[in-house]
Amino acid sequence: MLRIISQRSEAEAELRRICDRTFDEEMVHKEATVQQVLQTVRRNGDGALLDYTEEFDGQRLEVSQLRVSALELEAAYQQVDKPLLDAIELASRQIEAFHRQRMPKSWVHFAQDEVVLGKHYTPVDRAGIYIPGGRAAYPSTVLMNAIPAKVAGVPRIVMCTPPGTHQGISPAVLVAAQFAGVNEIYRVGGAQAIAALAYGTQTVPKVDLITGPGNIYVTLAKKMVYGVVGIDSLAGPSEVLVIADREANPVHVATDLLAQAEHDPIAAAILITTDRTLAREVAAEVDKQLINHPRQILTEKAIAHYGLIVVVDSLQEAVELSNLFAPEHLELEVAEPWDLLPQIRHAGAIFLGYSTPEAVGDYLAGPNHTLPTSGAARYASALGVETFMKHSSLIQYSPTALNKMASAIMTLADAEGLPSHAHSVRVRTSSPEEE
Ligand SMILES: NC(=O)c1ccc[n+]([C@@H]2O[C@H](COP(=O)([O-])OP(=O)(O)OC[C@H]3O[C@@H](n4cnc5c(N)ncnc54)[C@H](O)[C@@H]3O)[C@@H](O)[C@H]2O)c1
Ligand SMILES: N[C@H](CO)Cc1c[nH]c[nH+]1
Ligand SMILES: [Zn+2]
Repeated sequence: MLRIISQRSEAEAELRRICDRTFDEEMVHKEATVQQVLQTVRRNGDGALLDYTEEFDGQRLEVSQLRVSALELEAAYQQVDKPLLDAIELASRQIEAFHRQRMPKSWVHFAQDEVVLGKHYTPVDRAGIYIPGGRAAYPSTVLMNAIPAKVAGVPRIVMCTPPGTHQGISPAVLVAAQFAGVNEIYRVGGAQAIAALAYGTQTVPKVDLITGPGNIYVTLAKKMVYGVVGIDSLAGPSEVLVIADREANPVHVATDLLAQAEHDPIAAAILITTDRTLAREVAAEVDKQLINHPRQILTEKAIAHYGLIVVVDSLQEAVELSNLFAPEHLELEVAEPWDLLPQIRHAGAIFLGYSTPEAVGDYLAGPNHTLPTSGAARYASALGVETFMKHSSLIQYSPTALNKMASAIMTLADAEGLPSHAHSVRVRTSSPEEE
């Protein structure tokens, strides 16, 4: 049964515990495992990938099987039925349309007389996208990562995903990858996949940027390779926080909580409501739906450890607690959701109103579902086209403009004790005798 609490200090402590759940005592052990995996892959390349795939995914592969072949890619199309193909196509269109609008544009600005300033945007050369595949197959995540990379103009998109069960990688994942323009796919998951993308192996190319969500091993590995490569954000185990008023439908709210809990045993599902009756109804409905849930064990674990209902006196209090948690997904199941928006300070994605389940955003609304978790929404945002791009600053000064600024630049350089900096301006602005 979902716990219901109403004391403010207890609610704050619980929300902090759930937010920090990926930094628990077991973390030291997991960090050590990931550290070891990264070092071994860096040293032994493909051999280490095969060993870890056997250890963590239960499959012994040959080196030649690491890369998904053209034949397998073609065969995948035969295994995906028409409605799924159509849904992938529709989702692709919507995701692409949204991300095209967000394409950053290079700009120049004539700041002062004879001074040009600006930004020049360029995509990374190689992006590695990680597509989770341990407990579920995620064709939607392929689209959410590869489409913005494509829109950004990344020339080489490399995808890694676990080898799947004995039946292999889900055909829907392979079809989505082809729709979205992924250039090559490798059958490797977990921290070993992140290591391969960061350092390169004999088979898997080293990339410049790694994006995509994953479980705790993937997320820790991304954190550790940051610097060797760029990363998007720490998009770890899923979370939803629902703020609901008395008009909210308890069956809808309960289902939305379960929709995130079913991702991972350390997924988080939180309801904050002003209505005690709704709180009780939602808790009962969650129990009811769990009885015949196809992912019962995993989902029950998430609900038991990281599920929570908080009853508050006002929506204002609900928002304060939500800001403290900084959820990956925030649902505003209230009569006037737009009125709450100005007070929301941290959330990866915000779903407004009673008829906007978070699943709309997971699949096809358009905005990205790769979002910061575990409080990272306090400083990070959804994956986007800009994630795959960087910008170079543009600066041009005419001789006249340089003359105008010379004295200030030389004064600053002298103050820093950097004579060549000052001299690089002096030689351009003074007459030859003065040099
Ligand atoms: N934040 C987001 O945007 C977002 C989107 C989709 C999914 N998700 C999250 O992604 C995650 C997917 O997790 P998953 O497990 O299904 O797939 P995954 O691909 O992330 O992880 C599976 C891999 O983990 C490795 N692994 C498993 N147990 C291990 C162990 N004991 N030691 C070392 N490595 C081990 C294996 O190599 C396996 O291939 C979930 O937490 C889900 O909530 C997040
Ligand atoms: N809710 C996940 C992000 O936390 C994304 C997803 C993909 N498929 C279903 N859900
Ligand atoms: Zn989801």
